[in-house]
Amino acid sequence: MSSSTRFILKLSCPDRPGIVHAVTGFLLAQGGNILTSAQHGDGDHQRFFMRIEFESAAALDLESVRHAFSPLAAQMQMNWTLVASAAKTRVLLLVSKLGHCLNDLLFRVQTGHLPIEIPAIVSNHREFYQLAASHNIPFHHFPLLGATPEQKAAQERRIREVIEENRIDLVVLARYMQILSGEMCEYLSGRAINIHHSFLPSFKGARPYHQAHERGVKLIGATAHYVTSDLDEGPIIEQEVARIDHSMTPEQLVAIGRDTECVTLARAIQWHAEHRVLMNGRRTVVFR
Ligand SMILES: Nc1nc2c(c(=O)[nH]1)N[C@@H](CN(C=O)c1ccc(C(=O)N[C@@H](CCC(=O)O)C(=O)O)cc1)CN2
Repeated sequence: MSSSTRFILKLSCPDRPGIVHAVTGFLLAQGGNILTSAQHGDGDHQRFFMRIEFESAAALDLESVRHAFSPLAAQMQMNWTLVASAAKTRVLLLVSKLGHCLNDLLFRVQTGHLPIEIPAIVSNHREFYQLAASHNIPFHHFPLLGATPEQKAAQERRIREVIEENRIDLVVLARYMQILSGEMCEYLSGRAINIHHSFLPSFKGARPYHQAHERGVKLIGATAHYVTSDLDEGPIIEQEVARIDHSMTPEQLVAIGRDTECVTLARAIQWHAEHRVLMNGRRTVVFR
């Protein structure tokens, strides 16, 4: 039994009159006092989205409140989550050979600037073993060089074991340069975030900065999105851009992009961990 006094309710459902009235009435009946509330109606899809943070004078048992809310949620065909505000999201970081996002996230967590826990790090290379050790985080080296499809499937099964053993809530591809299989994407649906090093939908694929340089764009960017089996097509959570000019080499774009990637990924993880992001088909609703 876990008791708390502060909670976050996140929901989406077919739009209709009376949703806010019904939900806030339920919270009042539970002794809840609303601290923040945000909602959005999507006219295209006739769908309603809402996030409420509320507190209760007396500690409430989370499972009991979830149980009490279920009938109303079912009646309104809701997708919903109710969590304790203080509960930290358990994040598995995946990384390949570029460590700027990994290093940035570890520092943000170490300094209390990201409300997550990192029980483990997985990589298909050894580069960041010592960085992980310096943060006392277990590092799993699952190589893939020259891997056959069977070996790639086995490697993904090892990642799943780490996820299950560590009760992971969110997987973050922090410049993990391997394409996850359709099965893995299904298993991680809505709980895996990738940082793509371009302003999507421009410059998909593995070498976006060289594509950007070749095209002669004046802005480059980064995109944090949920991972789907369609490469670089997942619902976008956050994007950021940086100005460049004709004098810059691809290498200079890569250097500028490192900072943009770090900021974009950290924001996306923070908003996911604060239960501010809701799926809306191929898009997201983000109550920042
Ligand atoms: N199922 C998905 N898996 C991954 C996604 C995704 O959107 N869906 N994003 C990538 C990250 N990424 C771009 O952001 C990306 C990574 C790798 C490649 C690529 O072509 N990789 C080559 C191998 C590259 C190498 O070994 O260095 C390949 O897998 O054949 C494109 C885009 C992470 N996974």
